[in-house]
Amino acid sequence: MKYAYLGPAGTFTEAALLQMPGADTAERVPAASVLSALAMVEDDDADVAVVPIENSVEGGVTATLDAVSVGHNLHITAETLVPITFVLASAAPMPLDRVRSIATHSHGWAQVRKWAEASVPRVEFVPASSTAAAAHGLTRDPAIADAAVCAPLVAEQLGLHVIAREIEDVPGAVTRFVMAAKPGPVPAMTGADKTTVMIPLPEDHPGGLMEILEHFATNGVNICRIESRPTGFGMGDYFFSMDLEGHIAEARIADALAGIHRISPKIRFLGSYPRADGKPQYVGPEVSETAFSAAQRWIESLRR
Ligand SMILES: O=C(O)C(=O)C[C@]1(C(=O)O)C=C[C@@H](O)C=C1
Repeated sequence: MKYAYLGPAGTFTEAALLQMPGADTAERVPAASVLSALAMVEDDDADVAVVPIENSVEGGVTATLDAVSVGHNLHITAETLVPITFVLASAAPMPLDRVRSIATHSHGWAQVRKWAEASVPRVEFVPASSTAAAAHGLTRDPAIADAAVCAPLVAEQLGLHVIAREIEDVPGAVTRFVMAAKPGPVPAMTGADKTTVMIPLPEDHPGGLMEILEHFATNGVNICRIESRPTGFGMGDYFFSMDLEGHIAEARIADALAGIHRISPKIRFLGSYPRADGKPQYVGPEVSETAFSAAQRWIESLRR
C-alpha cells in the first residue's frame, strides 16, 4: 500500500501517518501540498492520503476541508491525533536576537505568533509548504530565512541548531489528521465512531439551517464539529462541513441524513470511521436500534 502525505520527511503529517492503521508495512510517498497528496489518490499514484484537517488552536485546515468536501471524490477512513510542540532552529548557531526572518507553515506560524511577537518583534514570516520543508530549506539555501519553526525531531535529524524549544503559544495543542481514500467499503462500526458530511446550505429557504439541525436533534445525533465554508461557486454560496458522533450503519444517523437529503439533496457523505480518542457515542433509549426497529415494525403492521 502506498500512503501519500504532506512532506517532506519530518512533517507532523508523517508522524500522524506512522500512527495510522497499516503504516508499518506501507510505502510512504511525500507530496508537496495537501492538494497534491489528495490528487495522488485520485490519479491512482497512491492508495490513501494522510492530511491535516483540524488544529485545536488554529481550527480547520481549510485546504483539506474544501478539497474533501467540494473538489475531490474521497472518503475519510481513519483519523489520528498528534500533540504539537515546536522548536526554532537554524543551520548554524545563532542567538535569538539576530534572527530576522523565520520560515514555517502558516498553521505553525499561527501557533507561535504570540511567542514571536514577544521574543523576536518585527521578525519576517516566510511561508513554507510545511514545517519540515522550512527546516530542509535552511540546509539548502541560507538566503530563504535565518531560522525555521519545525518539529524537534526534524531539527535533530537535519543536525540543525535549536535556538528555542517549546515555543508554542498554547501548551498541549493537538492536530487531527485523517486518512482519505477513494470511496469503498465503509470501516466497520466500533461504537466510538465519527461520520463526516458536507451539507450545502439550501438556497432561498428561510430556516434551512434550523431544519437541518432539527434532524440531528430529534435523532439524538451529537455534532462535534461544524464549520461554514464558501463553495467557491458564487458570493453567498456556502456549505457546512460537520463531524457527527456515530456511524452510518446506525438507524439514527441514517434517519437524520435521509431527512436532510430532502432539504439539501446535494448533501455528501464523506465517511464513517473509528474516532481517535475512542470515546463511545451516547445513544439515548428513544434513538436506539431497538427503538427504531420497533417503530418500523409498528408502521409495517399498520400498512398490512
Ligand atoms: O507542516 C507540517 O509539519 C504539517 O504536517 C502541517 C501542519 C498543519 O497543516 O496544521 C500540521 C501540524 C501543525 O499544526 C502545523 C502544520
